[in-house]
Formats: sequence, C-alpha cells, structure tokens
Amino acid sequence: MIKHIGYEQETLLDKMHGHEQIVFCNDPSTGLRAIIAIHNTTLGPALGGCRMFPYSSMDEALEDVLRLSRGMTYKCAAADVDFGGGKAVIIGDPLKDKSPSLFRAFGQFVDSLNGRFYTGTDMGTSMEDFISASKETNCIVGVPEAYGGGGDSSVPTALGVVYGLRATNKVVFGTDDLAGRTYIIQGLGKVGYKVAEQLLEAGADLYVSDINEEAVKGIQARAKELGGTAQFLEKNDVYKAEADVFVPCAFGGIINDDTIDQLKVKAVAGSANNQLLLQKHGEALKKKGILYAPDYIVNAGGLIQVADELYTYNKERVLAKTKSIYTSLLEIYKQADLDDITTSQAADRFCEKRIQDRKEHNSFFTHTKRPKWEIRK
Ligand SMILES: NC(=O)C1=CN([C@@H]2O[C@H](COP(=O)(O)OP(=O)(O)OC[C@H]3O[C@@H](n4cnc5c(N)ncnc54)[C@H](O)[C@@H]3O)[C@@H](O)[C@H]2O)C=CC1
Ligand SMILES: O=C(O)CCC(=O)C(=O)O
Repeated sequence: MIKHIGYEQETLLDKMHGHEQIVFCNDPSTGLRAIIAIHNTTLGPALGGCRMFPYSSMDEALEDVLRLSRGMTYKCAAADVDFGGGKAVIIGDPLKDKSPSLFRAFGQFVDSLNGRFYTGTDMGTSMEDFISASKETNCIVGVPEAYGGGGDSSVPTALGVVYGLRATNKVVFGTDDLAGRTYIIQGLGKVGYKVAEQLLEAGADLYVSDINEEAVKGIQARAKELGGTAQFLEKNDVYKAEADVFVPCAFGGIINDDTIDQLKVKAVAGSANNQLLLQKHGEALKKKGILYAPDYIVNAGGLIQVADELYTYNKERVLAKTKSIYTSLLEIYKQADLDDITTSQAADRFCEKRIQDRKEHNSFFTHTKRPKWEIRK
C-alpha cells in the first residue's frame, strides 16, 4: 500500500507502533526542533508533558517521545481521566538552549493541532517555559494559578509517589510506614527533591544521586535540619547500593539487564517514566524477588492535576484522586499475585481492558463528539 513512499518513510511509519500521529516541529529562527507524538485518543484528546533533553540524535528523540506518549495512554486509562496519550520532546539542553521565543514557537505548533494535544511540564521544562507557550495557545496546562492553571504539577506527582511508596512498603514489609527505611533516590529535580524531602520528614534515611550538585547540597542541608541522612552516590553507584527501595526520579530505561544484576533493594517505586527498558525486565525483577511499582500508576499525580485543570480545577478533588494511588497500586499488586504475572503486566491488562471497553462507544476523539472540551479550545 505504501510502496510509492521511499524506504526511509516506510521505516518511520513502521516505528509508529500504533501511534495515531507524529508532528515534527522545526523553527530555525528560534532554534526549536521538537517532536509531538499522539499515541491514542480513544479516551479523549491527547494530554502529556513536554520534555527538553539534549538527545544525541533524532532517532533517540523519536524513540523517547513514542515510548512516553504510549505510556500516557496507559496512565490516563489507569487514572480514569478522559484523555488520551500524547507527549512532546524538544531537542536541546535545558541549561543552555531555552528562550521564551523558543517556547512560543512550540506553543504555535501545539495550537496547530487544534485541541488534539494539551501539554505542560516534564523533565527539563518548567512552569515559566509554559507561560511563554501559553501566549500562543490555550492548550497548555500546569502553569501557575495566577495564569489560570493549577500550579506546579510536580507537587501532586511527588505526593502520589509517596503514597505509592507507602503501598509498596505495606506489601513488602507488612506496614506502610515510611520511617526507619532506606531509599535510594535517583534525580533530585522537580519531583525527586520533593519526594526526598517528604521521606526525610517521615523519618527515612536516603541515598541520593544527581548530576546537579546544588540539588544534592540542598537535600543534604534539609536532611541535617530534619535529623535524617542523605548520603551522596555517584551516578553509576546508585544501582549497587544496599537499601530498602530504589526510587528512580530521573530518566527511563534504568531497569535493564545490567542494573537488575546489581540491585540490592526489595522494591522499585519512583516517578521516572518508562523505568523498564523492556517488558522482560519486569519479569527479571519478579524473578529476583524485587517488587516493581508500575511507573504510570505511581507517577499519575501530575496528570491527575493537569486533567482536572481542564475540567475546572478543584484542589480537594486532585488531592483525593492522588491519594487513591495507594489503593490502585495495592489492587495491581493483588491482581499480579492472583494471576502470577508481573505487576506491569497486571497494570497493562487493566488499562487495555478499560480502553477496549470505551472503544465500543467511540473510537476517535473529535471536538464535535465531546462539546465539553470547547472550554479550552
Ligand atoms: N514533573 C512531573 O510532574 C512528572 C514527572 N515524571 C517523570 O519523573 C522524572 C523526573 O521528572 P522531573 O522531576 O519533572 O524532571 P526534572 O528535570 O525536574 O529533574 C530531573 C533530575 O534528574 C537529574 N539527572 C539527570 N541525569 C541524571 C543522572 N545521570 N543521575 C542522577 N540524576 C540525574 C537532573 O539533574 C534533574 O535534577 C522524569 O522521568 C519525568 O518524565 C512523571 C510524571 C509527572
Ligand atoms: O505532569 C504533567 O505535567 C503532565 C503529565 C505527564 O506528562 C506525565 O505524567 O508524564
């Protein structure tokens, strides 16, 4: 059917793995090079953050955005929000390559999708970046309340991770108490730093790792104030330290053949998206007796908040839904146990069933079918 298209393009289409749409964004005047991927809009318009990272190649950026947007489809289904899966990546160094005009250009590309994609912060991007983008489009979430948003979405994300850690501790240690345990936190950014702080406040001890020295110094000072410890680990030492729980809060793919061999923890639960490099790594963790908290269940707090923003934001509702990550995760653990499958397989099955059920009612999002979305278009 696509024989007339050259080999390269055919390969690109093959890579889409069931995605609906990919948009390549190029604006030489601001230096913007970005990719927006919309995975699936069965449940509603695509919603997902925008990551900025100095990808070494276009292929690497594409691979990341395809994986991240697919994950959002599952995250939206699990969190029971009426949105589909999408994500964006901007190719560039967040420390050097940002400018308000670059984010305005990005906003224009988002706007061109006419309400099929809503976006906000992720790794490497901040609320300030999206204040710029929101000058060009209404399809921006996670900006400060003064700009009509719900504020920093990493706050509920971190809270959800802490509830996820409680649920995980309950299964592994028989109590959901966070105190008296040792956690390895990889990445002290918007989410990781807040998780670290809450764990210290609860009486935990930490190992921490970040390439940003300021973040490490900051959490060590906070640990001192709170009477806990936050021992620094070099980036390659995080996998081999002995602790109760590994809490990945930086990038994906960190659970792989190499790291599973090194891990000396009883559980893995953190905010990073796409923690398992491949599905088989969930099986390898299970075999090793390490409990894995599926990433998109644990890190859904930010999504819950930004989705709520689009319905008309209510803080109490967001808090209640974020807290329910505790029970959702316990359900997934129970189901995985009953079916003797991995926790990620149990989570995937749950989401795929929810999407399939909805598909019987509608298969493709359009504004005319869902007039309620007019509010933000
Ligand atoms: N911000 C949010 O609300 C949500 C974030 N996530 C995911 O959580 C993860 C963290 O997100 P954010 O905190 O927003 O990102 P961020 O960009 O604020 O923080 C990431 C941190 O990781 C550090 N880092 C980079 N390379 C590292 C390495 N080799 N070793 C240790 N640390 C390293 C960075 O210096 C930075 O401090 C990402 O995977 C993101 O996709 C998932 C759901 C929502
Ligand atoms: O947290 C956000 O701002 C949006 C949701 C998202 O991109 C994510 O959960 O990865």
